[in-house]
Amino acid sequence: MLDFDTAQEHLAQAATAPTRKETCSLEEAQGRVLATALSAQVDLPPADNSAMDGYAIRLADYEAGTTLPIQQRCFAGEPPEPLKPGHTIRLFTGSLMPEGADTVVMQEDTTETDNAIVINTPPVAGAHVRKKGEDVEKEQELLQPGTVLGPAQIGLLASQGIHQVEVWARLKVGILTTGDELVSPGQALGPAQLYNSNGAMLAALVAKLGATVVHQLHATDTHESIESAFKTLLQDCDLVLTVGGVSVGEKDLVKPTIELLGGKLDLWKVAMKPGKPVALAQAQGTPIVCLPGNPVSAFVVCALLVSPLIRAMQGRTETRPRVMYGRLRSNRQFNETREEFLRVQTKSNNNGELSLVPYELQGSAIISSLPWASGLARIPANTVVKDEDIVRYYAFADWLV
Ligand SMILES: Nc1nc2c(c(=O)[nH]1)N[C@H]1C(S)=C(S)[C@@H](COP(=O)(O)OP(=O)(O)OC[C@H]3O[C@@H](n4cnc5c(N)ncnc54)[C@H](O)[C@@H]3O)O[C@H]1N2
Ligand code: MOO
Repeated sequence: MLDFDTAQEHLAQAATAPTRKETCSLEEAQGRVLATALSAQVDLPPADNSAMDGYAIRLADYEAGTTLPIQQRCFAGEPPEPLKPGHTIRLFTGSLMPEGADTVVMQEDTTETDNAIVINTPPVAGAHVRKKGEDVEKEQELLQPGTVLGPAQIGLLASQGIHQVEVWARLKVGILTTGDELVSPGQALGPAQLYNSNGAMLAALVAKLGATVVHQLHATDTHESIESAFKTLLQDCDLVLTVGGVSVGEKDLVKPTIELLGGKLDLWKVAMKPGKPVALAQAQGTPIVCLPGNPVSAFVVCALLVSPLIRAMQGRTETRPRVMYGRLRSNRQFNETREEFLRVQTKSNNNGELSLVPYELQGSAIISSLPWASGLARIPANTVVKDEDIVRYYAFADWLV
């Protein structure tokens, strides 16, 4: 059996780099992956300006108790006059610094009467002046290709006057569910039938990762049905995810059908619980990942093993999100041959440490554990792990974006 880290690496290695670029406006850029490097077009701020509502002075003009006549009231967006010796110019936050002025005095530190001020607190040289280019210098590198654009990056680009960006086209993902026992949500449930939850769940996971679900197909457990679905998926998608029918049962026909289509298949048993059977195949130049059918197994494998592959295929630089640590709270003692990924909720204890509290039922079909959990606690294999031990924690908030 492969260990989890090796399986994660194998899947990430199957990624093909994106090739299709497109231009999008900043309004459409949220969550998109930058395809080309961007550098600064202007200095930020573009000119020295005031950080406070106050008065611009030449520090050399200051003497305790001196009255400085107000030469001009200069609002943000207006050009200031050069500062005359022995004068002050009234400024507001964002007003440009007048030529000759070097310091801003906050209005709270002054008394204004008859269009003149007295400064009540000795000013500090250069105080409250925002210098040209102190934030961003023209031509400096702004963002690297592979950056995911979020509100912070979009704000930075807008501050540079950039209104459209070159991004990688959205990754096209196809989903294939299999199984004679499954019916679509919204239809009547017959005897011995089960609702197809994996289809909708995987489609939502793929969308959350910023890719497009081009097809969500279902095949019955026959070669013909599976083959016909694969033909559509391989034609239209960059990546295909199948779920179920990948184990050792007589109707587990996904793998033989991929081989029938000329695909090359690599099946592993991964030493993780949930999520043992996982296959990676290549057919007609397209990677296919076959996920185990149990809903929790499919979710966990998609979150931890498939998401780095998807991120790499999207052209993202960061493909493996952070792993945190927390203190396990459990009555159960662990010492398994497979690593276990427990659905847990986190609680902060008094030291600011995370406590990881597992859901009571941890079976791989216990779908109610998924909306309850905030992430997964990783329990190492062949190690005694017990209450209060520190273990790794994968937050869904980090791994499902
Ligand atoms: N003899 C063995 N049996 C099994 C093994 C094994 O090693 N030897 N592995 C077990 C493990 S672990 C898992 S996980 C499952 C994986 O089996 P498959 O990937 O072939 O999945 P299926 O048999 O098709 O389905 C498993 C389970 O999940 C339900 N399912 C499948 N698809 C969906 C769906 N779209 N929506 C909702 N539920 C779904 C299905 O009805 C089954 O209950 O194999 C074990 N067996
Ligand atoms: O993938 Mo299976 O979940 O270990 O039941």
